[in-house]
Amino acid sequence: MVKLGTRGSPLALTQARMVAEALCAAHGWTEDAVAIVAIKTTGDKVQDRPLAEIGGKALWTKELEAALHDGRIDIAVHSMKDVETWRPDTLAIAAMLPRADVRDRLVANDCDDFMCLAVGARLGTSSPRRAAQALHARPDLVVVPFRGNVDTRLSKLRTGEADATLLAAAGLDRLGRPDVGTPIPPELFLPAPAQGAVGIELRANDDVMRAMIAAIDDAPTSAAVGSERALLAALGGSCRSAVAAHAAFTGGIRAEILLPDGSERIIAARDSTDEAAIRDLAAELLGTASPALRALFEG
Ligand SMILES: NCc1[nH]cc(CCC(=O)O)c1CC(=O)O
Repeated sequence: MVKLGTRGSPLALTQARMVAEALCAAHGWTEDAVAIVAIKTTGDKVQDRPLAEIGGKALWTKELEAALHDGRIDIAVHSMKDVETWRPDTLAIAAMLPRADVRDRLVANDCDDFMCLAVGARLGTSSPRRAAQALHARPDLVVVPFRGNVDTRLSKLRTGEADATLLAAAGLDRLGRPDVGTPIPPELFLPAPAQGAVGIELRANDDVMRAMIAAIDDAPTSAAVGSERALLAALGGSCRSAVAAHAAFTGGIRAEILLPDGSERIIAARDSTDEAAIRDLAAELLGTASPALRALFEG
């Protein structure tokens, strides 16, 4: 039996089931061949403070990675967007499911166009990227912190804690909510690196599991997400930095970095995603940025 670890949020459990189903289909296993083990992460426990303040992305994965190390689980399923760029040598991302819609969707109580939000509208988001992109396009908006899983955020919107929010289309679609919100063109809101991708992590020395998992890898997704994560690594920075990047399946990558208040946005692109192109793209973004923006990526 394969023990599959996941966070316990509705989205995480849905993604875990997608991986379990893909494995069963690829190997002709019956449903009970994969056991789903839900593990609470620090990110799930601490709901009242912005992620960037309490320790960043590792809070979503630390407990799952500890469970991999001590054998409580054999594989861990993650939203790749939440996985830190730096990886210990003892673990590996062995496969990704086919990527979903990479766009953000605008969810607002009475508006379906970001540029038509009322002057001074309150935008609920705790994502430094979304906040910076929003303020870049609409400096009048007021950003209010907004954490919690997708359903929590939608109910906060209904009760008026904010006038609008931005959510990943991928998460809404996987939760069976394709009707919620309006997709925003990537020119306005370039997605986060790895948005819409689900990855499977295992112990780096587990060759048996690696071969099983390889059977469900979507190579174009792994390549595109690998390029976006390579750019993130080349830029440095932290979960407080506002970075967006999207590598198209047709090759090429577009990226932007922003000051948190949206007053500066640097955009650059390359036609190729080889190592030199990624390095070059990071150098161009940082080289064009003001000293204040560049400083957010140093040290
Ligand atoms: N930061 C939380 C998170 N991590 C992954 C997703 C959505 C699914 C995905 O992008 O793969 C979300 C919710 C959101 O940003 O709306």
